[in-house]
Amino acid sequence: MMWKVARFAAASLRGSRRLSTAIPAPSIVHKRGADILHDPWFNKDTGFPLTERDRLGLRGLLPPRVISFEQQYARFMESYQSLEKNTQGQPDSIVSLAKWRILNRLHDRNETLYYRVLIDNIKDFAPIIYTPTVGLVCQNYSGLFRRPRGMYFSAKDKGEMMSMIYNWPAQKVDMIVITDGSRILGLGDLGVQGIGIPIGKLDMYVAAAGINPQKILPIMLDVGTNNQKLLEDPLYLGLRRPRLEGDEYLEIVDEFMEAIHTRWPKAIVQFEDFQMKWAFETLQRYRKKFCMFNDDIQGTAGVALAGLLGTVRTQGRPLEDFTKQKIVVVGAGSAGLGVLSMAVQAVARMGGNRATATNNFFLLDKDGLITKERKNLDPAAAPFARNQGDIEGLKEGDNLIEVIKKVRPHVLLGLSGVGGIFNEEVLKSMRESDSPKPAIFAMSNPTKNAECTAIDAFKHAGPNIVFGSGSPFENVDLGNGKVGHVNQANNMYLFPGIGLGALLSGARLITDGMLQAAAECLASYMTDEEIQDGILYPSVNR
Ligand SMILES: NC(=O)c1ccc[n+]([C@@H]2O[C@H](COP(=O)([O-])OP(=O)(O)OC[C@H]3O[C@@H](n4cnc5c(N)ncnc54)[C@H](O)[C@@H]3O)[C@@H](O)[C@H]2O)c1
Ligand SMILES: O=C(O)C[C@H](O)C(=O)O
Ligand SMILES: [Mg+2]
Repeated sequence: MMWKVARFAAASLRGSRRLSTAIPAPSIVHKRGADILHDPWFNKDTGFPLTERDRLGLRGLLPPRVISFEQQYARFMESYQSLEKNTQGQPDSIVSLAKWRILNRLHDRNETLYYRVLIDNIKDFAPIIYTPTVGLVCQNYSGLFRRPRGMYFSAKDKGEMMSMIYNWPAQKVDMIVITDGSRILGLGDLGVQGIGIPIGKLDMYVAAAGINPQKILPIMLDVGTNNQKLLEDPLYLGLRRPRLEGDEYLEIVDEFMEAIHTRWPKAIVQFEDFQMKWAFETLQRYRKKFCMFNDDIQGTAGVALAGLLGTVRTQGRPLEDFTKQKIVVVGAGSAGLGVLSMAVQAVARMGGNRATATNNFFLLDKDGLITKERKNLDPAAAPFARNQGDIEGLKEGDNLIEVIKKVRPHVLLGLSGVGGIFNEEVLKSMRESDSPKPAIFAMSNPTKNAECTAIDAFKHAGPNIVFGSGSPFENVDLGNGKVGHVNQANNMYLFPGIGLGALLSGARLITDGMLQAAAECLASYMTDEEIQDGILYPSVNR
């Protein structure tokens, strides 16, 4: 067989400073002719110069004119912009799905061009390939499906994974994002359709951390679904059976982790959007054995902590005053508990007392304030359960408004998945906060699951608040030339860096100390001027 060497995908991207760290020497392509045109890793569409057409057996398979990469880029952006123009006035969901389709088609055809446009236009395209549109894509995945992306392991593959893993065409994989689809954003159990999330997360790895796109691998672990609507949908693409539970479930994940690390011992695995019990269980089970982390627990916590440190600065206080901030967290799931656990570590690192670190934290779930009186108190939430009467009148099951009125928190942070629960009354009660700049974080995704909108937050809680949301909102016009800044408090600010850092350092494990350092590093990017304007995170472009 004749082996051809071509300087391909990597070459066009290598101009980017961010990509230069991770992209290695030119890829070697073992394909010829039409096989190359149908391989998005190597395809250049009409961009193949005549010499390459000759060498690779492409002559006659393409129209004769060679179109440069820059021209292809301009043509794509033009069609994207005309799509925007032509869909004006149509419902948001139609417009964003149309945008996702055009980007997805490019992704499937020519990854080099896809990642170039994504990197250059990340602020505009992130809401399409990531939250909120990715949520809509997952909800409609079985209908939208045209081509597979990543790998799918199912309960039916038990005992076969070790050989299946060798079906993946790349020699090396650096970064894996895996989900079992059981808690996709705030949209619940979407079964196999959750694969959109690992795909979107890994796009962020390429765009934001310069990870080589040929060394990423999105994974769906399909152990069934408990979503009745999907089970009854004849076009549903996943296993039509209820989710595996208990040991049966863990055996599948164990087998997958062994298979992955047998083929790629150094691959980093990010667990994403697992329901809480499995999120915690798998993190504990694997974190001392493999280089892995859970983004919803740990990535979210780091971004939230960076935001919380920023809010201390907005109040004109030294960072150590973080230990005195009263924080109400709404949602005692993987994300909410992750945030509070990391906040405790931060207090300890700042010299505060670990034993009393939780004194200023208040945790609510769907049954209200969690206290030690709670029946069937979840052991994961137990460290944050209050004593009744800690603060005058505070009691088990108090609703959010009662808690805010009694506590007068500096920060109200939502990770409940419930859209709109920071209603007018809740937001107005934050006006009584003990902070001169109360902070409101509506971190649930996608947009319709956010605890409140940015407009409502500034309208009801007042113009002096600091605001963050998991999905993007426009900045708010406060009148008199003033702007209410919207921060996107989303783990996307950390996970690409965590993966890249672990990769470049050759770390064997991802430790709490590394995550704390990442959070503090993120917080330290912000200048005092930005912080004074309520800007807690760098812009997505940065
Ligand atoms: N912005 C980010 O970076 C980020 C990161 C992770 C998760 N999230 C979002 O956070 C949400 C929750 O994720 P999770 O993994 O913690 O989910 P989860 O299912 O583990 O936890 C949800 C929690 O919310 C509580 N809850 C439900 N209804 C409530 C109500 N009416 N009032 C108070 N609490 C209520 C539940 O009791 C549970 O404790 C999702 O919408 C997800 O998209 C955002
Ligand atoms: O996916 C996101 O946008 C953030 C987070 O991981 C989530 O589960 O909501
Ligand atoms: Mg997630």
